[in-house]
Parts: sequence; C-alpha cells; structure tokens
Amino acid sequence: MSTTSLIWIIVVVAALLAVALVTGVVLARRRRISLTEREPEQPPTKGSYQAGGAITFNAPAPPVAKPGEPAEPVAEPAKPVAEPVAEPAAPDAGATPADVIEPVQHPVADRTEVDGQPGVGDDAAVPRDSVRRGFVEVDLPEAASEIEEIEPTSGRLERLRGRLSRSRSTFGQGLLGLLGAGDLDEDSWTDIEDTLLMADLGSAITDQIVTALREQIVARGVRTSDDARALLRDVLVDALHPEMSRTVNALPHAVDGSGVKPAVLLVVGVNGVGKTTTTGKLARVLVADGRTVLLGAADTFRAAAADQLETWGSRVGAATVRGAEGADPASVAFEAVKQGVESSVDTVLIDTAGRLHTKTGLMDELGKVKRVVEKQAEVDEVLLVLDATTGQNGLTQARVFAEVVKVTGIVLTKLDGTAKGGIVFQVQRELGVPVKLVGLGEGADHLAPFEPAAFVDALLN
Ligand SMILES: Nc1nc2c(ncn2[C@@H]2O[C@H](COP(=O)(O)OP(=O)(O)OP(=O)(O)O)[C@@H](O)[C@H]2O)c(=O)[nH]1
Repeated sequence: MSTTSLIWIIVVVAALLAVALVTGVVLARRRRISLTEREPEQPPTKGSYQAGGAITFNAPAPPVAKPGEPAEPVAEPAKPVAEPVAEPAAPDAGATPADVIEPVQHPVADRTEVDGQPGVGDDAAVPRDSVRRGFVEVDLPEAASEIEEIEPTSGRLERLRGRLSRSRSTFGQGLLGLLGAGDLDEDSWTDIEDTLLMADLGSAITDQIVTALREQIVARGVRTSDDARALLRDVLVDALHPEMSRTVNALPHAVDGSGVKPAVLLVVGVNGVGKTTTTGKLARVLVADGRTVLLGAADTFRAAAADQLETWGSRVGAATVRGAEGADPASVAFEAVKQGVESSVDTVLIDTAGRLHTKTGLMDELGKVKRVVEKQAEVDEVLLVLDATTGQNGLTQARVFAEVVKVTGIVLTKLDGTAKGGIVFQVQRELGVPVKLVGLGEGADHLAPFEPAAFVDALLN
C-alpha cells in the first residue's frame, strides 16, 4: 500500500470518528431531562379556613391564654365557627324552654322490645330477628407525615347532600310524588303514611306530619306541585325542632377560682357505630377552628381502637392519651383530662369503649368514667353516637345510654348508607335531645353539622 493510500485511509477514519462524536453529543443532549429547582411548597395556612354557619361551638369564656401569651379578648370576630352563642357553659343549665322537648315516656305496654326496658347493666333487648353485630375490624386511616388540610365545616351538609341520595329517592321523592299528584283520596294518605313509616319516622311523628299536611293543604289552598313541595318542606322542618340548639359544647371555660379549664367531651355508643371515627372527625373540626385538642383512648377493650384514634390525632397534630389493652377505661379518661388540664388544651375528646350495651355491668363502667372525669373537670358534652342504618335497634340503645349518662347531643352516623333518614326525626323525639352532627361517609371530613332546613332540602331536591 502506497503512502498516499495510507494517508487517505487515516483521513477517512478520522472524519468518521468526528461525525460519530458530534451525533452522540447531540443525541445525549436531547435525552437529558431538564431539572430546575422547585418552588418550596407553602404549608396550608390556618387563616384560610372559613367556617361561618358551620359546626358551632359554645364560647362561654375567653380562649385559654397559653403560658407566656396574652389573653385574647372575649369577642372573636375573626373566627366564624365560634358563632357567639348565648349559652351558659353547663349543658345541664344551658337549655332554654324553647330548646327542651319532653322526652317520650315508655309505658311497659308500649315498648317494642320483648323483655321490657333494659336497665343499667342489663343487656338491652333487641328484636329477636335482628342481625347481631359482631366484632368490627376496621382499616386504620393512613398515617400522615404532615398535618393535613381540613375542609371547612361551613356548608358541609349542602356539599355532602348527594350522600343522602338513598333517603332522597325513597323518602323525599316518594312523598313529593304522592303529595303533588293532585286530589288526595284516603288511599293516597295511607300511602303517604306508609312512606313515612318505612323511612323510620315512627308512628307518632308520622301521625303528627300527616295531620299537619292534611290541615294545611286545605288552609293554604295547595294547587301546584311547587305549593306541595313548599308545604312538605315547612312541615318536615318543623317536625325537626329547628329551635333546638345544636351548638357543641367544646370550648374551654372559666372555673371559679381555678382559671380556665378545657372542655371535656365524652363520645359514647355501642361498638361499631362510628365513635372513634366521629371523635377523629370532630378533632379535625376543632383543629381547623384553631383549637388545641387532646384525645383520650378510653376504648381499652380493643387495642386497635386506640391505634385508630392515635392515627386520627396524628393527622391533625393532636396528641392521644392511651392505656394498656384491657386497662380501666376510667383511669385512661382520668389521665387524659389530667394531661389536658396541665397542658392547657382547649378540648379533651374521650372515645369510650363500645361494648357497653351488650355486656352486663359495662354500662356502670360508663357512669364511672364520667364520675372520675368530673373529679377534675366538668363534662361539657356527652355525645351519643348512633348508627342510622340500625333503625329501631338504635333507639333501644339510645334509651339505655340515656339511663346511665345525661346525653346532651346525638351524632347520627352512616346516613349515607341508608334510605331511612327519617330516623333523625324519631331519635330526637325519643330522647328530647338534639341531633347535633351527622356522619355522611367514611372520609375524614364527612362529618356535618345537622341543620334541619338543609337536611330537608337535601331530601326533597
Ligand atoms: N358510611 C359510613 N361509614 C362510617 C361513618 N362513620 C363511621 N363509619 C365506619 O364505621 C366503621 C366503624 O367505625 P368506628 O369508628 O371504628 O366505630 P366504633 O364505634 O369506634 O367501634 P368500636 O371501636 O368497635 O367500639 C368504620 O368502618 C367507619 O369507617 C359514616 O358516617 N358513614
């Protein structure tokens, strides 16, 4: 091979290498992902929470002044949740004559249960054919690594109205169809009665509503379906006692000679009704309102219940006081209130054991929890949680609990899972105690203040 040929070969190889190098660089640049520094995320500000017309808490005293902080003025115009409510702190003394509806008396002959009214410590009698509720195992809510943002409670009932669709389609729409169908004969009135009974309004309230409808349909000269809707709305809202106070007594209050103490709430009810979930949801609402909350896991019967509560608390930055499995619930409740007082939190929420209804003697235990707590602080609210899907069974439970503790408010859960939303009417009548909150789903923010008008609108529209 001549020298010239060798030179040519070297030149060609060099040229090919150069082309390959340039192509490689271009391709590598194209494939590279462009990385830029992300703007740091802004943490959700509490100030963005607006909750006017939402779950209302009483404010009998200025909020707790934390050590080193100046006391805040009594009036809190910036906090829409804490609408000023002219209610004294003590729930026993808080009811105005308009708030009080007489609880229904139950002569033995009228009772639905076969064994007569259950007494304290007895098993509550349930209809023989009812399905027995077993142990409820629930998945723990996912633990959050940082404090969650909480949906405002304002307008929750409107936002969650779709969750009442089962009651709306059977009860609300059924009634509207019957009432707006023109001239009503006796058969139509019987159908209206049946619809009310099937929605679990109970015979007394059904009679009351039918009588009111019959009178007013003539008095108002109802002609169109719009007239019928307006009449039905008024009658149903009226039957829900809109004048009753639904304020949750959950704000700290002054105690003679010992400064300000946290509000203490007991959450009671049988197993599986949704006590722990409700306690967690309520803690969220309070935290969203700028309150400090301590949780007491006095459901020592089931270890997972304390885990469940602790997880709820961790999601909103609330600490949980718990005891060993099987520990005395009263001692856990005592410790929770003690710590709550010492750390000057605004509210202590105590989740109690749920097997009080069916195990002899356990109802007495609930009385003990209350007595022990009262050695340190007043119990401001006893919220009885009832599962709306259990119908008459729920009413039997309500009676038993009312014998042991002074129930001050009802939380009706699982209204999203039933067509029998009418239980709301009956349960208030049974106990003479207002439904204050309703559970409309398993979601963390699916707890709404109970507002009679919004509830009826959700059923009828
Ligand atoms: N659909 C629906 N489910 C709910 C509601 N409230 C609670 N639940 C569910 O009901 C189940 C039982 O709830 P818990 O809060 O564990 O009930 P509990 O009364 O504390 O039960 P125990 O700890 O066994 O006494 C869980 O699966 C909840 O997610 C509600 O409003 N709607």
